[in-house]
Amino acid sequence: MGEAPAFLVDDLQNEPLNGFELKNGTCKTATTIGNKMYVIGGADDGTLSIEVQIFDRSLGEWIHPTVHGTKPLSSKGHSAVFLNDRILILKKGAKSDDQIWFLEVDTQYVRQQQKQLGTEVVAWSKGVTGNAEKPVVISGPSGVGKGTLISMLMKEFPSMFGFSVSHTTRAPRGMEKDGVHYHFTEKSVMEKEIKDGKFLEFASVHGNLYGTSVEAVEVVADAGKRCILDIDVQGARSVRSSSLEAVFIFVCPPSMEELEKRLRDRGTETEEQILKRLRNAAAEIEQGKSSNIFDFILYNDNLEECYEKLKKLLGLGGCVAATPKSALRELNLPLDHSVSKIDDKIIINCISSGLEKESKNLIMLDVSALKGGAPGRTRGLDFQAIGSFSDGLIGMERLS
Ligand SMILES: Nc1nc2c(ncn2[C@@H]2O[C@H](COP(=O)(O)OP(=O)(O)O)[C@@H](O)[C@H]2O)c(=O)[nH]1
Ligand SMILES: Nc1ncnc2c1ncn2[C@@H]1O[C@H](COP(=O)(O)OP(=O)(O)O)[C@@H](O)[C@H]1O
Repeated sequence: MGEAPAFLVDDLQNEPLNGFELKNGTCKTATTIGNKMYVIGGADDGTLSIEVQIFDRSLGEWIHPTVHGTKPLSSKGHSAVFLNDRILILKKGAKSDDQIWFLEVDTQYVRQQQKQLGTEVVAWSKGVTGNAEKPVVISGPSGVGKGTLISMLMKEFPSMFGFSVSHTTRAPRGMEKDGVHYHFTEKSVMEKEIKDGKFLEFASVHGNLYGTSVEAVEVVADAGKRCILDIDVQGARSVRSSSLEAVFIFVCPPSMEELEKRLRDRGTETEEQILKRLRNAAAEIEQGKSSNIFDFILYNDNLEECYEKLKKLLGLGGCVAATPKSALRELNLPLDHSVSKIDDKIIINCISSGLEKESKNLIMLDVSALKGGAPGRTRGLDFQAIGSFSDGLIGMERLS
């Protein structure tokens, strides 16, 4: 709870309409949902940083919520549209990959977090166009061949898949690069970041801390790629119970003898580490096979055969175009635009003034098939140009 920013009181007493900019020159919008008014926009310090405050109208009090997720970069203005459990934010004059955001106010993730923290929570999630496929979680005991299979997939389909680079407190192996294979980090730093809510999941594995940051998954989604996570069974369980929808695959060795041989032949671990990994392998295989976490179990006996099966279950069997199903599309919303909503369709009226005449473009944003969301990106946005008016309707053009 906190004090009301004084200059807003007048604006609030006038009951601004949902999504309307408050007339104080600071690019704020107010959206009322039940008893709560979400005031979103330019901070009072003139930086135009996008902040969120909630005015509880029944109590007449301001609430400063816990804000999860990476917030949008500062903006010259935005439109706000309420959609059931989240507020759609369309940033004015922003770059094409930074225009559409969602402030989740009552999604499953937000409700979970509110229960856990006992505070008011809202969460930012950036919108990405198209329908990038669900992330893929791959688990299995050390030495089974997860890394080898993932490398093969990334090499054959470089523009389709992106690897979620985990954080770990273990030391790098000879060929491993910081930021590529892992973000190698100090335990105290990682523990602080976990406390700050920066991780989607984390676990202690073979005596070290490993974790997937929200950012690691967001970076891949922002590139329009399908995210691959190489994480242990505990991590897979955490992701399974989170709101991140994914396909879960467990990789099994043909035998414990073969697993030991692969681990020893790899030559990256000390004898003590090998024995620890083998001891943990039996329990991991047991959990992988018996729990309800995994959708598919793959036996990695013959590598080529296993890789073919992996491709098949990811829908990559036969002839596949090596392009992402969802590429980022160009869409530039000018500073001057207005927004209206008809069911699940958002109509954006863009006005641009040329040298001689003013032209208007109508763009339809379909939000009927949103997927994902915080923590991570919101997928499934679909754009369509539905008309251009300079001297009459010119035509229809599909952008996605
Ligand atoms: N929970 C979790 N496990 C991870 C993460 N990154 C890697 N792991 C798992 O940690 C274990 C050890 O990984 P690593 O040290 O690279 O050894 P390797 O499996 O023998 O190659 C493997 O089971 C990985 O799947 C992560 O971000 N979260
Ligand atoms: N099907 C297979 N047959 C034989 N060796 C394999 C097979 N799959 C992987 N390997 C080898 O086993 C070792 C461990 O594989 P790796 O991908 O590092 O496992 P993980 O990432 O699961 O720890 C590597 O040396 C790799 O070349």
